[in-house]
Amino acid sequence: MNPQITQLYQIAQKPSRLILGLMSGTSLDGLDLALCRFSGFGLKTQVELVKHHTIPYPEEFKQSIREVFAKDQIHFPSLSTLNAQIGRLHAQFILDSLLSWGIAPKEVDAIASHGQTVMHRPMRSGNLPNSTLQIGDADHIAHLTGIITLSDFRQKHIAGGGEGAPLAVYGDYFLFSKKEEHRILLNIGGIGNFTYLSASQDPKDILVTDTGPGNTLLDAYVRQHFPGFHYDKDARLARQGILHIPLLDSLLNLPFFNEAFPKSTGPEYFNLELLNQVIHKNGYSLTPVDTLRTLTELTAQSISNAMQNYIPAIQTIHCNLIVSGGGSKNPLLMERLSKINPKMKVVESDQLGIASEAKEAVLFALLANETLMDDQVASNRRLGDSPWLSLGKISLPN
Ligand SMILES: Nc1ncnc2c1ncn2[C@@H]1O[C@H](COP(=O)(O)OP(=O)(O)OP(=O)(O)O)[C@@H](O)[C@H]1O
Ligand SMILES: CC(=O)N[C@H]1[C@@H]2OC[C@@H](O2)[C@@H](O)[C@@H]1O[C@H](C)C(=O)O
Repeated sequence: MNPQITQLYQIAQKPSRLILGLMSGTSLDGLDLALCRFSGFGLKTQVELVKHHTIPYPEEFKQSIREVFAKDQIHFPSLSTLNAQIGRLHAQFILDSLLSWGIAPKEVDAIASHGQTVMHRPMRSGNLPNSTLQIGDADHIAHLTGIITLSDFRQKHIAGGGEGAPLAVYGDYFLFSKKEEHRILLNIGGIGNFTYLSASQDPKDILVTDTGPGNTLLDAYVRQHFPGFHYDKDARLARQGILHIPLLDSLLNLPFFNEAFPKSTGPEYFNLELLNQVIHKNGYSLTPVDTLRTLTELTAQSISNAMQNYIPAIQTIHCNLIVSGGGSKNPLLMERLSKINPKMKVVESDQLGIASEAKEAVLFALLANETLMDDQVASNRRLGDSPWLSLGKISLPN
């Protein structure tokens, strides 16, 4: 028998496992690594975040990803090269991180790799299936690190009837649901998404959806209009601008916002081309800082509208809004969320005991833990609308 299969079997029998979660999001800033110790699975999951950090991507590497990222037309050989290149760079980042943390690769039971999303394609009409593509092949990671690697977690979600995103629901429910407390876990990354967890802890009551742009339009606009800047640090630019209500209304009327929940999206849809189309079609004229103020408002209002329209009980319950992702560091966005939702207590997710910036990398480590451990005995195999399946593929090192 292949000794690597025996190893997998042994990992699944251990009382606790060390799993390294990897996430690189749509802002293409770098790779988040979170080394986690897990015991249990499902609602009995216990996790300790042992180490975490982000390693920035070299500038020319970001540029190569941007050339294929969410594009209608690409240089196909570049995509093939990047698939291997990203896998190999991530393997190098893992080895460097473990060395700096004083942890030997053989101490790590598994790696959980999200990969780099280059295309996300939910289809809400017609006969084509939903699809999504994450690259950075995990065979490179497994072979170069010698560690069993799980990857490509979004495909089974689609096979089970989902759109491949958001996957945050699994981590949010297993780690952060709390009896007698209604919680909304909001992540503001490139795209915004939330998970609503009812105080009943009944998986049938869970709601999860993307809300629209988080930081993606803001970041892209800053890069285009303020050379040398990558994002609107502390909303210093947006605060100099004035809200342009007609532009805000036109953006809030885009078809995505009228589509039924749950839904997912990405920079394939929310990009500068779309913004420019709306501005030119309506003949709006506004300064760059006014545009940034308006885009910040779009993020705040589209998140708030989604919460109001998707969560039936929202008017009558007291709900804590727990915010993670880079957008939680944007003070103007956080101020606006509190103002628009006065009945909610808005807190940063660090207060849940997991550093906000590590939350998504921890999520993928948790998904790997589930795939290794879930005994599939729970009778209801859905969390709200999300299929509850063993997600991910397994790459063996040798
Ligand atoms: N101090 C700050 N002020 C304003 N915005 C900030 C601040 N810090 C971070 N951000 C925003 O957060 C972004 C990074 O967010 P994050 O790391 O969650 O993105 P991501 O991992 O690519 O997200 P996702 O994978 O969810 O798309 C920055 O590009 C910026 O827009
Ligand atoms: C396809 C894809 O990579 N989607 C990301 C992206 O970043 C935020 C939002 O869009 C979310 O839907 C998702 O990631 C998180 C981790 C998720 O699936 O929950």
